[in-house]
Amino acid sequence: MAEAAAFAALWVPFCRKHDIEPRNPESYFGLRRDPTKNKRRQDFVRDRRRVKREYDEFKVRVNGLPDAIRRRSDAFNAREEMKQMRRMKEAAAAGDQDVMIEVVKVKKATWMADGTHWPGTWAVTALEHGKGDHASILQVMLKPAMAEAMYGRESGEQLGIDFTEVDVRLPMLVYVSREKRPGYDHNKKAGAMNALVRASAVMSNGPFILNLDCDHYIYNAVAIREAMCFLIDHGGEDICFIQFPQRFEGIDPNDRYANNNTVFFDGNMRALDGLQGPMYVGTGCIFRRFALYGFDPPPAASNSTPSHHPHFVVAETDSFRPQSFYDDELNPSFLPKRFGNSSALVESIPIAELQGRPLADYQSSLYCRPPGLLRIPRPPLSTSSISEAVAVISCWFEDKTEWGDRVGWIYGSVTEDVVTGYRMHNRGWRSVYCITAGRDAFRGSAPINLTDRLHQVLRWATGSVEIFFSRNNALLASNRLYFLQRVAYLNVGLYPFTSVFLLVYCFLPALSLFSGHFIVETLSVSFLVYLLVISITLTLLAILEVRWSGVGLEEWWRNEQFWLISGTSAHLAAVMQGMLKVVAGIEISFTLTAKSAVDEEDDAFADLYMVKWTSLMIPPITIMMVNIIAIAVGFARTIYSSRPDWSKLLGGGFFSFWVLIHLYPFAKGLMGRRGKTPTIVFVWSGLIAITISLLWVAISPPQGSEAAASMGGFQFT
Ligand SMILES: O=c1ccn([C@@H]2O[C@H](COP(=O)(O)OP(=O)(O)O[C@H]3O[C@H](CO)[C@@H](O)[C@H](O)[C@H]3O)[C@@H](O)[C@H]2O)c(=O)[nH]1
Ligand SMILES: [Mn+2]
Repeated sequence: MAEAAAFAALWVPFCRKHDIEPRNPESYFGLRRDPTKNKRRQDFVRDRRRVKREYDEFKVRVNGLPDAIRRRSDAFNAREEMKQMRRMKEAAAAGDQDVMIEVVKVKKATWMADGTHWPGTWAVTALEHGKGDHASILQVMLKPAMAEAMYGRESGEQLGIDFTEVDVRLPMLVYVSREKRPGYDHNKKAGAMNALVRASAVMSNGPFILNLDCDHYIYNAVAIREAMCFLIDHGGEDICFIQFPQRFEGIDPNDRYANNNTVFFDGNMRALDGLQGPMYVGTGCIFRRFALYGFDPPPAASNSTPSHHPHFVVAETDSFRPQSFYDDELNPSFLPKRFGNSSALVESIPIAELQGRPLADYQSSLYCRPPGLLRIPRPPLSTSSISEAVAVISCWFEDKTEWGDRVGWIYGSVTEDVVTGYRMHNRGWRSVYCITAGRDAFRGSAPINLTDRLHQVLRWATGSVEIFFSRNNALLASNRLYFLQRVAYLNVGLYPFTSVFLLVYCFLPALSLFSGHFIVETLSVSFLVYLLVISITLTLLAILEVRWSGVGLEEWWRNEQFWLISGTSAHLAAVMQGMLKVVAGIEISFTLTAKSAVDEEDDAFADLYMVKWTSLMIPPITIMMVNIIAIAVGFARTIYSSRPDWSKLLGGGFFSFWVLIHLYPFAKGLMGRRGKTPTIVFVWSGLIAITISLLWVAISPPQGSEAAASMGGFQFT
């Protein structure tokens, strides 16, 4: 972190000077296109070369850190040991028995450059210095900047870069690691977010908060400004967050397992934008801090005339702080009970409320922020606010408060994001979906391996089942949740259950081939009409998704395929897991989504071809096998039959084939790298299929379709 903060002093002014995008040096320097495109300043090439060189050196230094830290720690530890020895010798000389008897072993610590012990996890695990057992750590890596622009002649001087006209200020940067103790439930990401919200409330109290996963980065430097336009605009006071679509890098060009999730991000989420707003999907989201605190939204500006809301009458004398809708709720004597025992935190809340309001303009003077309020210079960071921030990230701070329950990120779900957003919508807040033109706002990485992908979907689906069986079920929502939004949230909790029906659909065609009966006894008019209506509805939905949301046809098809793959594996498992939790109280663990290792030189997508066994694969494999065998059986029967009924074979075969082509990416995933495993898999499955079909023919020789019909155990009428 210290290295990164130091490099930022060069990198950030460079980006400002030359309008660099993206502002992640690794992806910027990795761009394949011509870096000089649209660059007109004469010194660009020289600056870029110098910054690139610094960046490479920075990377090498970071690579060397584990070694450097170990060497430093060894040296410090050895010195400590020496000191100890000397003390022992002295004690022995003085004849002090107690010290002699005490077998002194110096505890191996990890040392920081300034000669102090690193408070977190030590290289050699020790008491109070292990994973899940250490004190709060809070390090101000970059101090808050001054209020006025600072032009940096000196900053670039030793590198020969001219920053005379560039604002070289950097934002405050703080490293936070909350206290962890065995025996405490730390509530994973939600708990981490809440600690961050409190620490930042005490240290900077920015009225808006950007939340990014550790595997995402900013790809468009002006995206945040776009979000601000919604949040501080007149009429935007009841917006709780601005969600950006999740976009991914390092996914195979075919997007075999629909990792891009385009139908969700460009279809569903955009559609929700027309209702009460998109769901919160955990990353790439800018919150209004005050909305995170569990308050109701202010009444919409359009109907907040003074006559309707007596709260809004602005007292002439109170010109700085307009009367608040929240005056009752923000009574300092109630707040500690909800937010915990920190006066600094409690005092920051009304300020966040005021600063988060829309800017005053000529239309709305009632619920607004006075002009210039955010430009008032902040007091410099004091030691007392730092120690207060350390206090609010201790692991007992949330005891007997409403953090995680009503305030902040909500606990108790593996999809804390959906629940957190739902709670806000349920209070009547709106959200906005912001698709930035031209450049994606943020980018991240996704699992490209079949197994990891299935586990990811399993976690999401499990979260959904949990939501369905919890008080966050949309059926129990308040009447502030719009009707259609409620339907959408209901769908979020319900979709894993469709896997049960999907499973039936996948076996039906095979059943019909085995039994020699088509799904219906005869192709009646009513059956065909049903089929037609369903097909047309599905086609219309597909057209809507493809045409309106601009999802490519191939991407759309990948989504369809993966819907069936995940439906028959992960969703099914999630339903069972969820039931287990509800019925037997067995907990579900959060497995972190594995990230693909992009920098493997020989093959960028090596991870894609890795086959890692998981029991989630059993149902789709079974479906595939059964359908292949069924086609073989049906075919054999028809050939050997005295009166072959080809239309039945065609009917059953078509639906079987339909199931199989959905599972094609799954089959490919099982085979690993092309050319290695597939032959053996093909041989075996072929052999098994032929054996079983011959067996079938031998056991029940076809006696013509009429006889077979009377024998069949299944009647679909
Ligand atoms: O114990 C934990 C686990 C996760 N994280 C964070 O949570 C993020 C999401 O985890 P990841 O393994 O990347 O899961 P994904 O499936 O990629 O994440 C999606 O789904 C999660 C909910 O299941 C959301 O929290 C994420 O924001 C959303 O991007 C990580 O980046 C971490 O920043 C923690 O802080 N603590
Ligand atoms: Mn992720």
